[in-house]
Amino acid sequence: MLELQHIHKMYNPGTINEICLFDDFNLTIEDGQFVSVVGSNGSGKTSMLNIICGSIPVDGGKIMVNGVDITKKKDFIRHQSIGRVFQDPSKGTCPSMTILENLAIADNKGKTYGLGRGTNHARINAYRELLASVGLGLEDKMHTKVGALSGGQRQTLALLMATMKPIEFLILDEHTAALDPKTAEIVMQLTGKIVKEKKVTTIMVTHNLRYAVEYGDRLLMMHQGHAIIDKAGAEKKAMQVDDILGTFNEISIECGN
Ligand SMILES: Nc1ncnc2c1ncn2[C@@H]1O[C@H](COP(=O)(O)OP(=O)(O)OP(=O)(O)O)[C@@H](O)[C@H]1O
Repeated sequence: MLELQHIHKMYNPGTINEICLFDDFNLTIEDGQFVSVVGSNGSGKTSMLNIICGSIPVDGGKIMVNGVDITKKKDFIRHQSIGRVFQDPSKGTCPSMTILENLAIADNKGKTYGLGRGTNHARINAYRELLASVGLGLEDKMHTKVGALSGGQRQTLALLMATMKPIEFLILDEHTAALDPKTAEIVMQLTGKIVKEKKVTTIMVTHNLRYAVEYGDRLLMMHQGHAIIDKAGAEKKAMQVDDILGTFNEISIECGN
């Protein structure tokens, strides 16, 4: 179970640009839950992910995993149990290395030895099978440099790499936003399949309201550092894109937009 308890986060404290983003923000995510997170620009979605991953510190409150306080744990330690995919396909993969080398790096996550251990015959066959399961023909490009792949192929690889080793949390930060609709659909279907198979606790930030409705068993809508919609189970299943749009419109009117 992941808990954000009484989180307080300010940016640029003591300056003219001071922003208090989170003031007593609380969120509990059960094991295996797939949470879709939507919200307007600047509502705090990425900051929330960064706080969970330890990419930014908090000014107050605790981050707990299975009852253990990880607030002070460094990001590289937390990443042993976290897979994260970013909006930019160039993050999370190494462009100057081949697909095979990238997969070997992901396979050896947390270990200190080189790539050799990841590239024996058995591993290569396993990587080929993994790539073939996606259906994009990546298994025939194992010796191609990742920088030469399309954005969609690269994001697919990033997703496979992030979930290759057992992880507790999969963090998806607008991971389909830079993809064309058809490729985004392929990456989302793969996401759904991986989450289901691995039963990994997942938090997916997206501006695609259809994906937020179709995927996941819980939906959060963020606004100014608060979760203003939080629906799970049957309530989440019943949600339609129009319901979220309606709340977006109400907020816009309140904010004078
Ligand atoms: N490193 C930072 N320094 C200062 N302010 C920041 C920083 N990161 C985020 N903010 C501010 O915090 C607020 C929330 O930003 P955040 O990126 O978390 O929002 P978001 O919901 O992910 O937005 P978007 O949908 O545009 O990605 C914004 O007002 C933003 O300007």
